[in-house]
Amino acid sequence: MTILKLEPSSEPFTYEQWEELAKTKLTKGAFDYVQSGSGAEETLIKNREVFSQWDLLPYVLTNVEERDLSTNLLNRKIAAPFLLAPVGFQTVVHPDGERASASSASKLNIPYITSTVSSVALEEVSKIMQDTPHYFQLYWPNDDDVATSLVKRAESVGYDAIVVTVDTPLLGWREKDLHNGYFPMETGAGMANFVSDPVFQAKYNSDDLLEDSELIPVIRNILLKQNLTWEKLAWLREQTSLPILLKGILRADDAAKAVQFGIDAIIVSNHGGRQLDGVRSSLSALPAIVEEVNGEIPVLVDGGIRRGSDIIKAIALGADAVLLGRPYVYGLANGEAGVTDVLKNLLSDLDTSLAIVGIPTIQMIDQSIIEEKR
Ligand SMILES: Cc1cc2nc3c(=O)[nH]c(=O)nc-3n(C[C@H](O)[C@H](O)[C@H](O)COP(=O)(O)O)c2cc1C
Ligand SMILES: O=C(O)C(=O)c1ccccc1
Repeated sequence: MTILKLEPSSEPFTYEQWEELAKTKLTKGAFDYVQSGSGAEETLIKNREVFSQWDLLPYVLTNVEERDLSTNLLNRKIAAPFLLAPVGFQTVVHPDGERASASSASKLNIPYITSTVSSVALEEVSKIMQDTPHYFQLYWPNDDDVATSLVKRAESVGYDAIVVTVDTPLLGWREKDLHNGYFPMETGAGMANFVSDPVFQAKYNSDDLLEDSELIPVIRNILLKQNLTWEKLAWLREQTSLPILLKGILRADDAAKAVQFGIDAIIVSNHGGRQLDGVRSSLSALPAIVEEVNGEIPVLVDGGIRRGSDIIKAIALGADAVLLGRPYVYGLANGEAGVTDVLKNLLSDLDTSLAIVGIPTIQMIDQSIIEEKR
């Protein structure tokens, strides 16, 4: 695949320009919901600042004529070491929502993670992804029957893994959303996986009398009142043969526990600074977790990844791959073409960065190319 884009690129081009575009296209409520973090946004800011605390140390005069951005994750080959993070409610950004994001990802062989609160039902997203790896992100609802049903549906249509988000027993204290009175659930954009769920319908809407809008409070009541514990996770482990990833780990001892519980991969994450403000930036949490896990399972990281050199830094610090959240969501403001622009530019940027750091393949990146800033 030729990914180098040599012609001058049309605008928006940079992350910052895409963010500006999204700001002009979305309502204030929707834009703030996507952009903001929780509390005073200290963690949101740290997620970015931490990247400049590390310096890259390129090798010169190595042969980088042939480069390879591809990598393996959970026994599947992927185009580059990044995945699209689970982001709910995407029709608030563009009417095509997840259809556009998944379609773009699948054409580029980039894995996609469908959110529990996606605007498009998980089966439809899976069909769009075809043979490209796709995972289902589970917010464990406070109803085990519904949770099990979601997992079984994902399994039966060919999802490759379940991503259990563990940093969200409740939604974070998001001051901009509270100020704006913007609650994405209330838009109705996050209920596709519930209204299409036979177990949910049988339990909560058995006479089929409730309108979608009347189901919103019902869904709200079972979602994010998480009664998920390590014990329950052990039970989930028994319910599915799919690989399970835990998303939202920041502590090395929790990472060790995940390995003990038979978890297949870890995503080091603070939910893009949207959950507890003041927690550690994800990149600075990474090295201790990588050391603890000691190669037993893959370690992924997300939060603040914006450019090719960010990806190289994360991999040099021991990540197997990274997730992108806001970058592709801002691209989605221009529909599928926007997502594709964002992803292709990132592929080109990563390819360029790899050449200049003097390492021809993702597999060959190691910690020798990174040092703490002096
Ligand atoms: C608008 C928005 C919605 C999100 N929805 C979910 C979700 O449904 N499930 C989840 O596990 N994480 C969710 N996240 C967190 C992302 O998966 C990811 O951890 C985060 O965006 C990464 O940080 P970044 O935006 O700086 O790349 C959401 C993030 C954003 C910005
Ligand atoms: O916005 C989020 O980060 C998110 O994950 C979410 C999940 C459920 C309801 C509202 C927001």
